[in-house]
Amino acid sequence: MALYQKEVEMGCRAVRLAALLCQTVQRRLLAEETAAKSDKSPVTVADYGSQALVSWALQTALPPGETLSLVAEEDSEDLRTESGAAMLQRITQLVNEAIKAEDGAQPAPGPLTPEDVATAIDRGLSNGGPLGRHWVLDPIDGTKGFMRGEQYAVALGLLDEGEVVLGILGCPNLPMASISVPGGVMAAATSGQPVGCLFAARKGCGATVEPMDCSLPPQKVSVSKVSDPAWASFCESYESAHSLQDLTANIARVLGVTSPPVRIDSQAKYGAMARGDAAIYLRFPHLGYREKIWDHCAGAMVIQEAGGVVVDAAGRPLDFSKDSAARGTAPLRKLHFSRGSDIPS
Ligand SMILES: Nc1ncnc2c1ncn2[C@@H]1O[C@H](COP(=O)(O)O)[C@@H](OP(=O)(O)O)[C@H]1O
Ligand SMILES: [Mg+2]
Repeated sequence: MALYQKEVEMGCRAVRLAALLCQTVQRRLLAEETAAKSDKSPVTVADYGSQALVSWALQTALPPGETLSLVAEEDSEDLRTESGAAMLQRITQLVNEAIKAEDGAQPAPGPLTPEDVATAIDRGLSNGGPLGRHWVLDPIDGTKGFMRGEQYAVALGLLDEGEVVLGILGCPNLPMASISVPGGVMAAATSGQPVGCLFAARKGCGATVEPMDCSLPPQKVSVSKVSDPAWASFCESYESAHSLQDLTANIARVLGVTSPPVRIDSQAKYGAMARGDAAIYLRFPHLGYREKIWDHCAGAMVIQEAGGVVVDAAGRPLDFSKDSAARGTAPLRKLHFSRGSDIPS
């Protein structure tokens, strides 16, 4: 079997399962009264549930005795408190529903218990680092987009000896049709093509996209061929708090970019760019913000394998290999790029 082929299959299945849970929660969230939408708990439930499912699916696909190393955003500490118990029950129910919806069967030897779910979430506590294999997960990237009913991504990468070798992006609300059309996402979503994309990239093997609902086979993607910035469009974060939009507007002006920015949430931007919907992605966080590896690992791999380049503001490649403990940064869960590859503010 080709290198990392099994891992791509494991990862795609895990991401699809997690996306199923996220879609269920988002549908219910959007059906609720506006007053309830300021409540962040649905996205919290979906975040935990997504992480539990990815962790469970990856661990069960490994040979017996092999332990998963997962670097992920969440941990179960709050869920193990008295006040978190009801939420853990809810997450457990959603996790079991998603597993059952996948193939109509409950996992053997039976539905997962709250303890199983909390344990699965805590497999995400790995420190990563330059040695061995580590999966890297953002269970819901773009939580603000998720809350608005817009773009978000389940983003899963795999590091092997410090190098990113796989990137998988589940983008349940991204249309298969290009969003670089008048009317953007809305127009693309009503074009008749499916909505929901799964991007997968394997080191040295290119990147593909397929509908989340498996209604079409995977097809190769490649980044925009535009070389004259005057014809390029650029994308950036929807949230102005996440990137200096005045600065990006100036850069675009200097480059001669004439079209308005494509603003969408999450690593769905990387997916859209990988198939050429936009040629440039500019991201300059405000002073003091430090990027986390799970916010770029999968997306950067998808871009790289689609023929693009992802660098920090100084033009250096991103380094996903630093062990958070080794760097001595506190708190432990705040895992960053190495200093040398930080995206400067
Ligand atoms: N002040 C800030 N500056 C830059 N990025 C931020 C930020 N606050 C949150 N983010 C990151 O931006 C991600 C969303 O990306 P985007 O801006 O492209 O939609 C968030 O992912 P989560 O939603 O997983 O927390 C979070 O990691
Ligand atoms: Mg994120």
